[in-house]
Amino acid sequence: MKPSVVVGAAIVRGGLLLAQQRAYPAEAAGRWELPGGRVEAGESEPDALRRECAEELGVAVAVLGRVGADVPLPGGKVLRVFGAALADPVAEPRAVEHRAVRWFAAAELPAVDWLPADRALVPALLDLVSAADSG
Ligand SMILES: Nc1nc2c([nH]c(=O)n2[C@H]2C[C@H](O)[C@@H](COP(=O)(O)OP(=O)(O)OP(=O)(O)O)O2)c(=O)[nH]1
Repeated sequence: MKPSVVVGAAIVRGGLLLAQQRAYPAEAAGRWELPGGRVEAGESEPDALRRECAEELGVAVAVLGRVGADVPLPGGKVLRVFGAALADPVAEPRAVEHRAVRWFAAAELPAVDWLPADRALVPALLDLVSAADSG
């Protein structure tokens, strides 16, 4: 059986990466992750990402290419991350379901208290943000 996929969005603007801080469950509360969530039956991965960003952040995004490799999650799921851009470049994402959202500079990414799966993606996220910075 194919593993079920949790999609994550690496949204970059002006050389900064957007992350969100979980409010629950207790063991994840206060830790940071990328916007996203489970792909539902019959939904494409980009559709799931657009839906989750609208639900969680109140913004529309354009989905770009893959970032990093799949990261295994507990329960046989995988975390699959895509680059993304705000459809409206001056929109302000807000924490609808989360404790907070924040834009991080590349230099801050290693010290963020990421969920374990997201921690594995920090090198790929650094590459992405640095490339955006110099371009
Ligand atoms: N969205 C998201 N989930 C992540 C990341 N890293 C990570 O380990 N996860 C885990 C946390 C959750 O166990 C699972 C995603 O579930 P979720 O609660 O965000 O997604 P969902 O909207 O489909 O869930 P549900 O509450 O509707 O059941 O993946 C990440 O960067 N983004």
